[in-house]
Amino acid sequence: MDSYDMIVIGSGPAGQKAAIAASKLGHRAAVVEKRDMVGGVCINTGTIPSKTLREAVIYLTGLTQRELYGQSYRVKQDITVGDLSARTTHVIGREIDVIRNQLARNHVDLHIGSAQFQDAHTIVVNGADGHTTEIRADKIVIAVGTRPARPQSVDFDGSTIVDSDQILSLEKVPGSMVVVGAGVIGIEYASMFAALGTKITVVEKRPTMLDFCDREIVEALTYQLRDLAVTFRFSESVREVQKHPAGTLTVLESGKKIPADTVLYSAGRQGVTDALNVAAAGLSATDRGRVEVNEHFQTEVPHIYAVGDVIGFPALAATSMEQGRRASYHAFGEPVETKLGDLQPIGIYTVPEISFVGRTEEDLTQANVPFEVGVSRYRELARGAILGDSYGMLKILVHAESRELLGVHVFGTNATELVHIGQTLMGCGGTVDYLVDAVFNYPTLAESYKVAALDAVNKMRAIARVTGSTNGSYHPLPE
Ligand SMILES: Cc1cc2nc3c(=O)[nH]c(=O)nc-3n(C[C@H](O)[C@H](O)[C@H](O)COP(=O)(O)OP(=O)(O)OC[C@H]3O[C@@H](n4cnc5c(N)ncnc54)[C@H](O)[C@@H]3O)c2cc1C
Ligand SMILES: NC(=O)c1ccc[n+]([C@@H]2O[C@H](COP(=O)([O-])OP(=O)(O)OC[C@H]3O[C@@H](n4cnc5c(N)ncnc54)[C@H](O)[C@@H]3O)[C@@H](O)[C@H]2O)c1
Repeated sequence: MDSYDMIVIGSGPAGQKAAIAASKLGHRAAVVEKRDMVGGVCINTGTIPSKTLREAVIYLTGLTQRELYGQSYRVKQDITVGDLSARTTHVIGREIDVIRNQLARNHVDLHIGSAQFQDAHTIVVNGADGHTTEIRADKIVIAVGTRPARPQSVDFDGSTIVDSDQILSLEKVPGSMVVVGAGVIGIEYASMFAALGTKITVVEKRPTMLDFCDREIVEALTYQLRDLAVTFRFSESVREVQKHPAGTLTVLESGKKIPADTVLYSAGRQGVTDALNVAAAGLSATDRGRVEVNEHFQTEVPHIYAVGDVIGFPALAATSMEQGRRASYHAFGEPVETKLGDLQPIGIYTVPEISFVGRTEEDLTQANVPFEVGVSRYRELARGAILGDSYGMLKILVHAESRELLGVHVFGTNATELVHIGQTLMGCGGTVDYLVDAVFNYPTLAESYKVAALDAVNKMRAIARVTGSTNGSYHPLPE
């Protein structure tokens, strides 16, 4: 039986980084992964295919160029699934190759098959050919991720009623689609297909969507999506999805009936712990398949760690990678200087995209933290005009007394990249005054930070003038 210092179950972002960290620390590591799933959900069915599809949609529809070249501008008239999937297949293949190469050059053994606990130190790998192997390790990391939740009552057929895995293999771009669930997955795909010209209806049981985001930005997104003919049915639940020869019919609890070519069911995900036999290791999983961990990502059995989507929120590739690295460092006694704190950015790849870091206006108000808002609109930036993005905006939230940056919220072109400027400043405890004094390249979207900072400082100065206080004035950073 092969023996390792660490076995990692799952080769998604969390598992990869755990295994490579172990190897870099001088330990012998192995990864177990099912056939055709190297790279995890992230590479095969989740982040990478969806983001590549988005890029293909934006390019081929010419959507982002229409302010400049007119509403009828298209790069290609009849966009086929083939046009879209060519790019996705290419990127997935390339990314899998990168991951295999990284594991190999770090001497991480890759065992292909489905892992199952035999006991708290032994894993059985069930190969697709029926062959089984046993391997053991001092430390084990569970990084098995999630799969789409599929209610029994919905008859998924992979062609007209699909989940977020199956949507990638649709045979044609549907003329109409019902999206059930306005979570991140539902709303990203709704915006992509709306951009392709599919008539979208989003059904969401809550009264709003993307509750964790800035309200003003969600309103801006809602406006843009309505402009692409998306209909929202909030506070509505799906009673049943019927399949007929001429298409699908989604029946809501309120009695409404929505006909569509396709239904995308994207109402949450389930941890993939059912086949793992965690009980044999002295562990248990929740009814949503999640495993509970402490702040070091240790499960109730201390030498077994769990990281990534299988431990729940925030369930992002970015955080999963960092959890994997931290779990390995803890397992092998390597110190980590910082806590995995509040400064984790969120990026939502809708069309247009959203990104933020730090706190929202709503939660600062609830916590009675005094703050000022600074806004910059892309339509007033030279780069915004060059790009043809007139709706984009960047908003900073500044502490009214300490002048520290508390939150950054961006909507529009490059939002998911721009957010990191604010994240870095916040991580270093920077104030709005740094942004006021900084010189940014021109013409850039980064300049929006300076414009927003000046806006915030002008408002703070106006308050200071009225009250006669000094806090509206410049506070230099300590030397
Ligand atoms: C449509 C979609 C879009 C997304 N977009 C983004 C995005 O833009 N940005 C972002 O940060 N995140 C995004 N995410 C989330 C991101 O994909 C996940 O957070 C990330 O993949 C989680 O990584 P992980 O390592 O925990 O697990 P996964 O990537 O889910 O990988 C787990 C792996 O474990 C394997 N496995 C499971 N059970 C076993 C077993 N018994 N034996 C062996 N192997 C096993 C699975 O086959 C799988 O390959 C998206 C997700 C989806 C579904
Ligand atoms: N850009 C990104 O970072 C990104 C992109 C996609 C996915 N993800 C990750 O994947 C995770 C899962 O996303 P998700 O969108 O599947 O799940 P989710 O749980 O975030 O959203 C599901 C939504 O469906 C609604 N819903 C559930 N049942 C319903 C019903 N019967 N009728 C109508 N509405 C119903 C829920 O109220 C909820 O708003 C996210 O939490 C996120 O972390 C991240």
